Amino acid sequence: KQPVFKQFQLGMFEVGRSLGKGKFGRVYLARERQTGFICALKVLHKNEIVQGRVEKQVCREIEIQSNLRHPNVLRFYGYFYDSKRIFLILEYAAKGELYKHLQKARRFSESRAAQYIAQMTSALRYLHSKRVIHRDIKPENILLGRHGELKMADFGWSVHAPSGRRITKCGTLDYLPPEMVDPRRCQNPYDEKIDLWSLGVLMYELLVGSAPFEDTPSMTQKRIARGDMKIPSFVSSEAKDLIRKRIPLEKVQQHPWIMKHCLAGEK
Ligand SMILES: Clc1cnc2c(Nc3ccc(N4CCOCC4)cc3)nc(-c3cccnc3)cn12
Repeated sequence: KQPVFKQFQLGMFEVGRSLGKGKFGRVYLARERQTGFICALKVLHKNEIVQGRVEKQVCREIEIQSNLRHPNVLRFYGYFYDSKRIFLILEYAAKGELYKHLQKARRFSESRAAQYIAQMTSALRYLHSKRVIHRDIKPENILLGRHGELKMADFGWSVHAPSGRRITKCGTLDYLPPEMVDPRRCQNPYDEKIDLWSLGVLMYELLVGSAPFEDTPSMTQKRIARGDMKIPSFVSSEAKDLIRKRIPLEKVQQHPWIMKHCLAGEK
């Protein structure tokens, strides 16, 4: 039966520790008093949103998020606001940020990377089926659930880590495809192919530990436009094949490299 719709408000939650700092505020662990339900509370400061002139984006992102239901997309439960802040009630991702795990591991095994790419592909197929694109696929925007499952967590504004190299990568060019760094080839920048390109960059970064075109901003632009990427020899030939090609998402899940590592063998 449908739960009775209720107005959310701050008093309904016990707010716990800070999980991290966002661009427009912080994310806290929270528990809903009545049910004991654990969630994450993202607090956005209105004045910063107005100054950043992103109020339309915030509304659009809330609108989009409210309709998404997928195991690999961080769930959005609702929102409320007071005079100064907007609060987003989000699913708590118990294993935190993917890139923290990547930093610790330096790089992931092909099997672990393949699981993440398969889950990412599943999430992207779902989002594209809802005409939702350009989810800004970067390790910073990916969280891990209690069982280590991947959760796409970015909806338009990324959360900044408190420390580490990622600060320099905010607004990074690393993940942009050729058509976006090379104005001569400007085609409709916001279509699904963007996500395919970023998926390849993400796959490279999970396997190698750094982004393929990481360089000075101007060099990165040139290298992306030229597709000048070196893949280290420790990367298997099947993985190399998948990184280099921008194949449709449904083909990704049938790729030998994914099939080999993902026992489930996504349909
Ligand atoms: Cl939205 C949202 C839902 N869940 C989270 C989350 N979860 C989470 C879990 C566990 C740990 N820890 C696990 C033990 O070692 C210490 C870190 C951190 C974050 N973090 C962020 C976040 C945001 C910004 C910076 N950094 C983390 C946003 N989140």
